[in-house]
Amino acid sequence: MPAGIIPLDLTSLLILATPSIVVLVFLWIAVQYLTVKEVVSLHELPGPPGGWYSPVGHLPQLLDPDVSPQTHEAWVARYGPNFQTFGFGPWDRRLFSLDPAVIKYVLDHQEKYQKGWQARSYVDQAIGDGGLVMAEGGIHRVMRRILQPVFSKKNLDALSPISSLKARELCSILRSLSSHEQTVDVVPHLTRATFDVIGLAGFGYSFEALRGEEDPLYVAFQRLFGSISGFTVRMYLGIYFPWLDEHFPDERVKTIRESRDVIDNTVKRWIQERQAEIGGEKASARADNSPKDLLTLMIQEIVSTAPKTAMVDDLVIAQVNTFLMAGSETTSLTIAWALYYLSTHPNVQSALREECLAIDPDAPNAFVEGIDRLALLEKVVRETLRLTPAVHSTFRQAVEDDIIPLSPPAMGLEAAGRRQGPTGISIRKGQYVHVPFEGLNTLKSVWGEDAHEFRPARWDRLMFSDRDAECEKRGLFGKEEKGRTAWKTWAGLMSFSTGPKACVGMRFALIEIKIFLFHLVREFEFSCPKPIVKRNAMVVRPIVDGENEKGQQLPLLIRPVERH
Ligand code: HEM
Repeated sequence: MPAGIIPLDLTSLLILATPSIVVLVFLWIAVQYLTVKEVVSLHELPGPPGGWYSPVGHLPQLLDPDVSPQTHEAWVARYGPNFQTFGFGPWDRRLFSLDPAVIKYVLDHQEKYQKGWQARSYVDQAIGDGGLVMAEGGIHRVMRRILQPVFSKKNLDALSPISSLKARELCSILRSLSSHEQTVDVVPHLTRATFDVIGLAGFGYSFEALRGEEDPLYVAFQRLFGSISGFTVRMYLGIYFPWLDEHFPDERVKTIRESRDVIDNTVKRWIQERQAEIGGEKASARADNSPKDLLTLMIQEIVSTAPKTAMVDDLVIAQVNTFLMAGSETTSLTIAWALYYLSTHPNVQSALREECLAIDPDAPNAFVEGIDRLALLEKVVRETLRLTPAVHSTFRQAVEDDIIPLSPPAMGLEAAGRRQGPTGISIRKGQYVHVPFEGLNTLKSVWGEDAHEFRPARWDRLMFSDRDAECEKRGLFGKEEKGRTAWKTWAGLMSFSTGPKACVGMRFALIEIKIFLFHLVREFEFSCPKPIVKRNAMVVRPIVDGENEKGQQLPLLIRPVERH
């Protein structure tokens, strides 16, 4: 060993190097803290504890409307509006966002964010491939282009007398049940009524569900939709291993097959009849201005847009199933929730009755020139859909790696330990984004401290003056963007979603809801004798507090209005 060199063992080396290591670590932390990272990954975001070890993760707290408002508030206060949660297992890390910029970006970019394949295969198994709600990509673009004109204002206004007819029929049934004063569970009556409306307006078919007739087609639809409203382990296995359902069908799969037999045969017959009628009209060059049902319009559009489409029958069947599934309970339950809010706010109910009684329901154009212009009715409908959107939340799955831009300044990411927040979140293919419609509708930062209260008067200013500017300021309203289609939300709310997959039946629903409420409040006074809570099962349903096992119900005390 050369003279002057002191031999060092490992321990001495470590002791000598420790100050340098400490300085380096300190410098690294300082750099991390002081430099603004432009993009953070989903797993770097803060998030509530637990979740990863539960088979259903944080989903119950986020999806149960009875607790979700409190959950949102507590977690946003703690982690900011963008945080990570867990879905089905530790590998299912999800982005939960109450940041309007994030949600708008995700819903606008359908090519990057789509409904998860599991949900698609589950629903498509029952209603058929190509149904608009679950369709994505090319088939969605084609079907949407075909169906959009079917739901034009002109077509729907022409169908409004059908809603009036069914609303009056419902009133006469309720009157026979409550000649003086009676508690009536309004949900089954409303569900049957809206099914009838969509049967007649949509397909020219009279289910007569409101009268309680057991039409075989109605029964088939009820069985079909019942088969996709629950959740079992066997169902989950069927999604991942489709051959199980094919070779070893359980009761649910058998029900789907039996119901689809009845439905498919009937709808195929309708299609043939309509095609013959359309052919006949063309041959006689008849300019027919009478209102046509949506099915006839849909077939006309499909035949003229894609005459050689071999799958016309299958596509039409899938849309018929879709409209009945997407368009009946969403609407009936919104009417039910509006009646609930009116029952618990008697002053609003009386003022609305007064407003409605001033309109003659038998006047020509009663809807377009009367009911649709009633200011308080509009506010009540908006406030109901704000507080209780029938669809509580939705999900989108990234189909490729992406970076989602955040609202400037990046909201809440200081909680992740950074001085300034980043401008984007990087998300990997396959990861989910939770889109909380109800949560966005009730943001206190947007709607104020009384965001969770039913207060139709909040719309006084928003409805009539500077609406667009006001909504835009609130961050939810689509704006013209260079080179891109701008998507808007209805009334600055997320109840009908936004983007290319926003609700196509929105106007249909609004007409129907207004007409039913108009007739019902003119005829009856409603009050609510029992405490009601919300349950989310596909759509948000009312249940009596403590009577969970009885399922959805909204027993209201109904008293016929005395006319002098
Ligand atoms: C108050 C009533 C209604 C509400 C709150 C509602 C809400 C919604 C929402 C939030 C979506 C988007 C779902 C998602 O992205 O996961 C949607 C989609 C859809 N809704 Fe509605 N809806 C209502 C009534 C109707 C009616 C009456 C119809 C048909 C007659 C209808 C047909 C559809 C269809 C076909 C889609 C899929 C659109 C697409 O993916 O391009 N909805 N609805």
